[in-house]
Amino acid sequence: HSNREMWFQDFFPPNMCPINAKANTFYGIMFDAGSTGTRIHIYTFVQKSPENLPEVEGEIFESVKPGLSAYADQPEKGAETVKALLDMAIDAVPPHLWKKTPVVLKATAGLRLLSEEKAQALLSEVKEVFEESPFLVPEDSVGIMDGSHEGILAWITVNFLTGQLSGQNQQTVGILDLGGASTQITFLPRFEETLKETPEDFLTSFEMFNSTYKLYTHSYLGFGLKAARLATLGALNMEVVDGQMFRSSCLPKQLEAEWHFGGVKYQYGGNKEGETGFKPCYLEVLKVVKGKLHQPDEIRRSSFYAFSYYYDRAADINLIDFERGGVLEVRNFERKAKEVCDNMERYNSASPFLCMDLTYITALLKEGFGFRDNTILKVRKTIDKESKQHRDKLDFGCYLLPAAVSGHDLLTCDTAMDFSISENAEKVNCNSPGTLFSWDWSQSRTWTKDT
Ligand SMILES: O=c1[nH]cnc2c1ncn2[C@@H]1O[C@H](COP(=O)(O)OP(=O)(O)O)[C@@H](O)[C@H]1O
Ligand SMILES: [Ca+2]
Repeated sequence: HSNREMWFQDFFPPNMCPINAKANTFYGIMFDAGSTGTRIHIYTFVQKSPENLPEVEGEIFESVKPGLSAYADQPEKGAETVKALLDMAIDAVPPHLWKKTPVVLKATAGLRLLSEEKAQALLSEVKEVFEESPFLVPEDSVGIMDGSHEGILAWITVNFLTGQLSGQNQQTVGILDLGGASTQITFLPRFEETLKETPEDFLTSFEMFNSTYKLYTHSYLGFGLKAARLATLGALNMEVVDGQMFRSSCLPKQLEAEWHFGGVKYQYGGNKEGETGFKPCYLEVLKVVKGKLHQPDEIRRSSFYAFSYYYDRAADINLIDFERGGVLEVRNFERKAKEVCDNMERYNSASPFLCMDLTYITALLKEGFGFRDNTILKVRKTIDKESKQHRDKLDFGCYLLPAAVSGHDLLTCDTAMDFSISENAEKVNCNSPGTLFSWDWSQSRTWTKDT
């Protein structure tokens, strides 16, 4: 294990400092290359006076589908999708600041699932697009983010925005992120027991705001919602033969269709003659998750924030409010899964995968992670309501780019503009070049258990 991780530097290129106080507006461009889509965040920062820290003034966001991994065999075409988004930044950033505006792309599970060669080919085409642009291309500006960092950054974002990282009485919350290709679980263990029972590579410790956090975090590759569909169909990591049909009891009986994921075409359909419905579907999905995930005992008694596809699916079937999200128990997913799977004809206007997706989410939560039926999940697309009441306690602005990297919309303009970088963020100091947006995580390391 490397015990002095400096990975945060990738997200906080040193050259983001304005050169002088007059040039008080500056920009940063961040790409989140997810398995299902590529998203650009163009941030505007304003430094109102030299002694003040920069504030976030705005964000431009745009996204394209599919993600880079869909271009596994056409890396140049993949890079073109990035170029199209980057062209927006040409319009958004004033020409005299192009050279000082860093551009960074971090890819997540879609690229992790590809062969090293194919992933590298995509990344190097993207790097070329960056080099040909007028923007600043820091070293390591294009790469694949480590799964554990993905979980940690999401945890910091949520706990920062909900006001749990400042002041006394910190009651942090755990997070569940269900992407297309991987899923992350991250929480701060409260019991010594948990640390003892957990494999070492699931634990990371780091310093932040003069506190040491020892987090439990893990990213399960291949357990994102889209990857799980393939696994359920028995098609994940298969050499697909043309004309091969993958069938499942989780799909409408008469269905036959095709689907592209990670650059591969899959033909799939329902069990024409055989069974369909929740029971057989659950058994199928169970094979994908049972015994595959570490089950920390203490999560059974904690509540978690859940987003990405947890949110999307819950919102699709009106379990939660589309705008505000909602609070659910694990059993709510199960109930809806039963209703949808046992009445597929009634839901045939929705996605043909609705039954499979809800059943997978149920199985992942219960049999995968080991949550109880009554474990509380706060399901959200963005975090803003809670944060408002903590507004004056929020005094740290560095969350911005890491949150962008984590790929959640937790800090679009509405949210981001509620926060400004102020007093307490001493380490965010633009007067000494190279320190902006970096803070001392040099203590960050894989947790080593006392023996
Ligand atoms: O910027 C964002 N804001 C909100 N949700 C996002 C954002 N980016 C991705 N998501 C959510 O993440 C899920 C897709 O996961 P993604 O494509 O990032 O796969 P991955 O994390 O496995 O690479 C969807 O539920 C999508 O709505
Ligand atoms: Ca993601």
